[in-house]
Amino acid sequence: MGNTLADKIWNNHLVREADGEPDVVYIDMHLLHEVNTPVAFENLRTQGRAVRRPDLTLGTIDHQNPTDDLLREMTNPAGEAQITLMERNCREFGIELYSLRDPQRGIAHVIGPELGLTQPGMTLVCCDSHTSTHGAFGVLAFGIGTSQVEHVLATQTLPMVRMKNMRVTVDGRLQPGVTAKDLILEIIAHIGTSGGQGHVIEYQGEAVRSLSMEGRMTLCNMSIEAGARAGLVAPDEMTIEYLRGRPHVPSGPAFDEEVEYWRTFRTDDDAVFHKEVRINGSAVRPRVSWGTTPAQSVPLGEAVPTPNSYNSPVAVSAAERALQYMDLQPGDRTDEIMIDSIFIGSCTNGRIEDLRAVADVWRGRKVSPTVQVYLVPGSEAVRRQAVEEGLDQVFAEAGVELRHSGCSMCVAVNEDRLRPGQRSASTNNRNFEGRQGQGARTHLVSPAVAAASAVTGRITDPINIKDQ
Ligand SMILES: CC(C)[C@H](C(=O)O)[C@@H](O)C(=O)O
Ligand code: SF4
Repeated sequence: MGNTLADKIWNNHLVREADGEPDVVYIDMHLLHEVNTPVAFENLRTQGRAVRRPDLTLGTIDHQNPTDDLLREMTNPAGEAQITLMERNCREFGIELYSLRDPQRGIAHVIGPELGLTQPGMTLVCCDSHTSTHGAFGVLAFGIGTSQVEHVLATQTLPMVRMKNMRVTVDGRLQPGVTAKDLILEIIAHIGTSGGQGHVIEYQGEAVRSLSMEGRMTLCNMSIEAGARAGLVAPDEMTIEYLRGRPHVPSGPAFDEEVEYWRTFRTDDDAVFHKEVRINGSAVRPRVSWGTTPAQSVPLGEAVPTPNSYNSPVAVSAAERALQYMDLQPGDRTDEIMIDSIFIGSCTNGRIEDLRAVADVWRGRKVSPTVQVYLVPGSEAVRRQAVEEGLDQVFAEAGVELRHSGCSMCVAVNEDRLRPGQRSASTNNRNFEGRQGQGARTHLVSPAVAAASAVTGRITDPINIKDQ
């Protein structure tokens, strides 16, 4: 019997395997951010231990930084303290850090791929659940907690129970105007927020192959919202072309050698998965979440469902509670929901392709004066690229400022947050109660839908915006 891509990577990184014990796997790349790392460093310090491979470790600041002006005083003392501590920890342990004003700074899951740190066949970890994003490159990438961060810092290895394999095959092609974000919302609605539990999900099929690298990252990013440990797409020509010439990717004949190695990372035809799901890609439509989990979404334009349409009592009461929090009624049309805020950004949808999609909708249009818009690139490099392409002009003419990079309003641990009762169409990945600010309401959408909604003031499919 053949092997899955995930098992091939795992087997390649086995340091120790013993009956009744977790495997010990080698970690090729370790990304760090300012949240979730202080205790790990503190423990190393107390034990007098060094970081084993600082050269395979990279830090960035993403969660706590302001996004309007990187030079101003911060108004978030807890966040500022975390940033200062991260600077001290990285300096003391010899780890490169892209701090507040560094031009290479950005969200960990955005800068890894753009710097070419994320390469097929690797294992990659970060103290963050959305580390699954890197799986788009055929990398076994997963989030770890603080004590695991400490273990990896000290040993460059991790004791782990092998993940189970799940395959999601998406047949056909996505229709024009339908994005990777809509596809992953559909998949999560289909399998539920724990449908992938304990598994690594490998995405296959024509619709996945025809996604850009950015789209594949969006898909793998939200695997975690389906309960999975990681997401994966096998590397192909598109992966190779994306990585060619990136700062940490070898060039010349060494590149060709790498490529040959990368190509070995695919699931064998006779490999068997623990779980299989098939989705018809051509039937997917732009989607919008109406509730407080990423699984509670419908095609945009359809009605908010009635709680009784769910078949388990738990799901019925979850839907009831979600409707109450979201201040919606069953039967409300999702394309008539008025919003007063838009957030475009995050490690789900803060890449250049996402900003281009937004500019395409806004070109020649203005954002509604009743709507507040946060447009936040995933990295400073994405921001520079947007400026180089003149997208900032399009944004300015629409009435929107292009901010600096960071997690921003995705998570509201920083200075960017919604006020209680505000309702936002957002491109991030989580819509839990209070996610974007206490009492704030989040509707998960694609960048194109967020952009169109900014113009009309209600949740809008860009296809319909032309009629207004
Ligand atoms: C703060 C961080 C640890 C957290 C995560 O692990 O995902 C955050 O990035 C999030 O998206 O909720
Ligand atoms: S952008 Fe959001 S989801 Fe991504 S790492 Fe930051 S807080 Fe987490």
